[in-house]
Amino acid sequence: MYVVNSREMRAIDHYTIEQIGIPALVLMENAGRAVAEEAAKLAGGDSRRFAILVGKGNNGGDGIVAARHLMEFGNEVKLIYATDPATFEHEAAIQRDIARKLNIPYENYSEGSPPIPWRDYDVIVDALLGTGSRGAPRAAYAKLIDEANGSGLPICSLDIPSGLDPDNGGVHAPCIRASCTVALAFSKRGLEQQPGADYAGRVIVRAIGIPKAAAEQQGVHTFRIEEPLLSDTLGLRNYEQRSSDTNKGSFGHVLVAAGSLAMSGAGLLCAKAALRAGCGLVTWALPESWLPSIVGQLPEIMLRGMSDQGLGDWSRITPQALIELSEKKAALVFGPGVGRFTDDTAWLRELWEGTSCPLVLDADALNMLSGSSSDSGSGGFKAWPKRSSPVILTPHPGEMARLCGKSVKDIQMDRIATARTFAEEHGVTLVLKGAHTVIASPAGDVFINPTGNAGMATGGTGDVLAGITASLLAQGKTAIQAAALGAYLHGAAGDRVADSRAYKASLIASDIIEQL
Ligand SMILES: NC(=O)C1=CN([C@@H]2O[C@H](COP(=O)(O)OP(=O)(O)OC[C@H]3O[C@@H](n4cnc5c(N)ncnc54)[C@H](O)[C@@H]3O)[C@@H](O)[C@H]2O)[C@@H](O)CC1
Ligand SMILES: [K+]
Repeated sequence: MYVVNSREMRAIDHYTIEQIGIPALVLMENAGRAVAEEAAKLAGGDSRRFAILVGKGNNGGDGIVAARHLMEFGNEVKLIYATDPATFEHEAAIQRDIARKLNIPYENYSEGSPPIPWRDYDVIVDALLGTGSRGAPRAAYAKLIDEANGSGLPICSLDIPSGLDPDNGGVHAPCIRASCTVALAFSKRGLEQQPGADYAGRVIVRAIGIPKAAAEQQGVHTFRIEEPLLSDTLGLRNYEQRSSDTNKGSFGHVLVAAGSLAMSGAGLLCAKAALRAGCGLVTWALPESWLPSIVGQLPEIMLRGMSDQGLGDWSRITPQALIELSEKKAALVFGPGVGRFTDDTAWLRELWEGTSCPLVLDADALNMLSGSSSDSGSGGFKAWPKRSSPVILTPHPGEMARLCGKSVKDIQMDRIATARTFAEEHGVTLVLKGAHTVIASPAGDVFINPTGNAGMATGGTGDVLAGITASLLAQGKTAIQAAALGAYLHGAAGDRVADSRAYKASLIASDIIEQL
């Protein structure tokens, strides 16, 4: 499914109206009708009382249409205008006039108005501000939003919660806290990122007559992952099916280079997740001095001790040794639990240049890359030679902040733009983890993952994701397919775990592997 920003939505509206010839009033009618249907569902029955909060733009126009349909369904409605309706223009003015002729009750609300008697209503429809909203809600809009939030009534937001930044998921003060949001035609970036996603409640995307071709024509390249998208856009049709005429050699051999004495579990989780995600073989390369403690823990996995001079970490293991081991492997995941060591950035660069194996770099490997980025004299990571085989980086926001030399707050402010820019500039596939993981390809496509839950914010889940992603790469998926499908399957497994437990917070990383 397409996810658009406000500029793209404006262009799509314009194209649909001007080039395709579908009149704006037809789109508005469809939008209002769709919202009325969803708001009626939220109200759960007939003869409910709706307060429709109306702004002066097309969002408000849609709201007036919704009021008309809600009335026709047998409900009581009242329009509450946040701006003097005499100032309305274009389609919103037409809807205002229709509402008057139909004697739909209304009141003009202003900053000086007394509080609305909310006990006279069952549901609020928020049609104050949509994708044309700029900055924090002003004047009567702000006061009405505060009142609505304080009313305790369920709120159905039209297109976006008023007060949300449609482009990045940031929320202004105040912002409507909706029970549900009916996004028109396509989802909006602001609904797909935090904290906006929390303010939006349940997001329902409703068609209003704008053809998908209009988004395609405008070059929209941000998507929410869902099953049809996996098959149509990402080319992953029947990704679970296998031919029966196959053997373990058919599904790729993953090399996991991970773990150190203090963090052996990271390697264990990563290797096990790789195997559960379907690759044929997994070899786990680990510092040899603690290999004996692992023997027997994962019978299906091959272990390879790397000469560590008895230190138990990666500081004396040569990149050359790992490069040799990576020959004929279908994917190499490096980083989980390896820790940092002297000159590790140069160490990683040797691996980067020396192996032709597709790479998944996670955790400490990303911090090694950040070391290169801060080394401005060398041109940083951007100056590393481009690899002909794929690279997938899987940072959490803290690692991403170090990679970009920015604060976590800066990264979280616009995760979609950050991920896209980094992937394009560095020629890598990037998985920016966190709620609504953002996956970006070097070509500039961005996929947002809807699966997963807050219970997954626990140690080891990142190691599991790295293992799954490498496993999919090894099975012949492209980098963007492996990264997007990996995040989707990881989150879906986490959701199955959360559903099966009394408390989401009790979820641990190994549970996810068992649910794959
Ligand atoms: N073009 C069309 O026919 C369609 C329009 N649609 C609707 O139109 C909406 C976008 O409409 P508009 O572009 O008219 O914009 P909006 O309705 O979002 O609001 C813009 C108006 O609000 C005022 N405003 C902006 N920011 C404000 C703030 N912070 N505080 C107070 N007032 C503020 C501006 O003066 C402007 O007049 C979509 O969200 C959607 O609901 C959809 O129904 C699709 C079809
Ligand atoms: K709204």
